Amino acid sequence: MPDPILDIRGLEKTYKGGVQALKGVDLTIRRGEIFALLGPNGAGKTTLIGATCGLVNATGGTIEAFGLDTRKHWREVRSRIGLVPQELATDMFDKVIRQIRYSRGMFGLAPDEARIEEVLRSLSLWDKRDAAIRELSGGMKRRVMIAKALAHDPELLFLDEPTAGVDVELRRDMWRQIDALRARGTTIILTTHYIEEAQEMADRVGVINKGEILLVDDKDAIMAKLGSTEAHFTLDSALAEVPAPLSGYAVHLEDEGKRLVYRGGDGTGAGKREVAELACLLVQQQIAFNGIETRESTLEDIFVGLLEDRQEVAA
Ligand SMILES: Nc1ncnc2c1ncn2[C@@H]1O[C@H](COP(=O)(O)OP(=O)(O)OP(=O)(O)O)[C@@H](O)[C@H]1O
Repeated sequence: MPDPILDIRGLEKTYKGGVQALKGVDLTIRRGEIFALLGPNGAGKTTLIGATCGLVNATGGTIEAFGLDTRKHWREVRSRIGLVPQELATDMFDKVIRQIRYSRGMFGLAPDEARIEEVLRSLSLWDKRDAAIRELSGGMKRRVMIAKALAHDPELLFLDEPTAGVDVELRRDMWRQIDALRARGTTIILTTHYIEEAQEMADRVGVINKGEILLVDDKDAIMAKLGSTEAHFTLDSALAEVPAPLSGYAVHLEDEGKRLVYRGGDGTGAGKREVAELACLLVQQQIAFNGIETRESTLEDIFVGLLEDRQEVAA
């Protein structure tokens, strides 16, 4: 991969109690992309972020950020990374603007009121700049955390569950902010439980489970490879079996023969085409139907399917 911004090789973390949170993770992040890391609770997402940001001591493997070994050059690496942690960690009694100034200063950067104003305005926080953080709503507090992480103009931004507990409107608003950051050239790694968020935002998606990366690919490629179409034809009269001309398709009967169900395709449109062909064949065979419901699989279906496959393999 040309010029990766982050290159993780064989990363391992075993916590003191013996929990193996990361089991040899390899992951390369491209400069300028939005990468969504998906995984169930306890999969190792926060540990992976912590190891990259120098908050967790890895027990094996290497991490290079900006071409630098993160252990040897931790100070420089950290100054070029922004982290929005899952938990709200800030002085709740302080004013918004003071905390943003403070975050910038922490990385040794000179004060820059114009930049701070820009960050606050971009997150619609300018009007709240003199409010005490504890007085803000949960969603606004989260924006303050993002503003803090942006105050030193990081090249690489980690967002750990950025929209957890945020209402739908604010979530969409945040997605726009994240998009604007990408437009500025910031590389973004986000972890999320909202798969819709990954589907909406990400260029590439990685799935992690029990400390292992199961899949990394372009979001569109994942949808194309693992996506599928499902169609339900509601028949006027029950069929005893699938008629021979339809047997070459991925169809079966449900509901005592009253519903013909198709499940197939690959997310590239092949499924929709086959559903259209099936409709024609049913008409040709004079099999009357009074409804077709079709549904394209979402990233969520694919994700749940992947984890289920793993459980079956492990069982
Ligand atoms: N400080 C710690 N000491 C011991 N075990 C830990 C510690 N932090 C995390 N773990 C364990 O490591 C595993 C991975 O946790 P991690 O927080 O990285 O997962 P996650 O994918 O971020 O989960 P979530 O989505 O719930 O935040 C879990 O089994 C967790 O209990």
